[in-house]
Amino acid sequence: MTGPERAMIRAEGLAKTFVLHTQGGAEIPVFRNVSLTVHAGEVVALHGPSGAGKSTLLRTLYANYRPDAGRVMVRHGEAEDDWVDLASAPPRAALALRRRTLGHVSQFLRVIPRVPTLDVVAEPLVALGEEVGAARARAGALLSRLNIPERLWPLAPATFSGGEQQRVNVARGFVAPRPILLLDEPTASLDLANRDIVVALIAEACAAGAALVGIFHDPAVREALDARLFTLTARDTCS
Ligand SMILES: Nc1ncnc2c1ncn2[C@@H]1O[C@H](COP(=O)(O)OP(=O)(O)OP(=O)(O)O)[C@@H](O)[C@H]1O
Repeated sequence: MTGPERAMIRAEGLAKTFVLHTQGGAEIPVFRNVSLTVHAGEVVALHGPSGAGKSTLLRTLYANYRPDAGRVMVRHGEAEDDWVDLASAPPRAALALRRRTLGHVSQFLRVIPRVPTLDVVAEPLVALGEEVGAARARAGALLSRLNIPERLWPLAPATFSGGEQQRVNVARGFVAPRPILLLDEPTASLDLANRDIVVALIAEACAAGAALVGIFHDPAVREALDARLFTLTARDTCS
């Protein structure tokens, strides 16, 4: 079953306060009691003023940050009751979940140095057991679509421009079809033509039944994706 009625990721009562141990234990409360459900075939845009906690929430959904309270329930598997709490899952379970179920496109590319771009993009498919040649073919098709010229494919992306690195990152995020995708400003460094290509990729994943949560500062992107806004306000923050 796909469609807006099938919940895919469910944040329940999340709270996060940063404690700066190197600065006298100063506390930075970011949010509390945040609950959010995202369904298959839906795009949710995290919204709110700078500093409201959008990036922190997205990273908490990906288990880069551990919340102080609450759960991040992720549908992992086909059975109706196959849910995992990513916030408390042991590292191996979290890795398996990220490989198959929960993709993430960060704003900046972080990859092992000297690996050719084509393999950087193909890697998530290979990790899922895809044959290397087929994975590279799919990676190449995505890189072409994202206007990364073929002469750059054998090179490591470390020296690429900001916009090129972002498109490599997007290609890596979309190469393996994953039912849930988290997107951190995936069009921030792109020109309009490439922005529209990324918007089309997101819309296609959504139409195929993925649940997407993202930060999109560009209102035109939110509109094009018909995104539901999830607003973080002072209400959600501790004072
Ligand atoms: N790793 C961290 N350590 C300590 N404080 C942090 C950390 N990350 C974020 N913060 C603090 O948490 C608050 C929320 O930051 P966050 O980056 O989530 O906001 P945002 O809504 O994404 O902002 P922007 O739109 O400006 O990117 C800020 O006050 C920030 O200083």
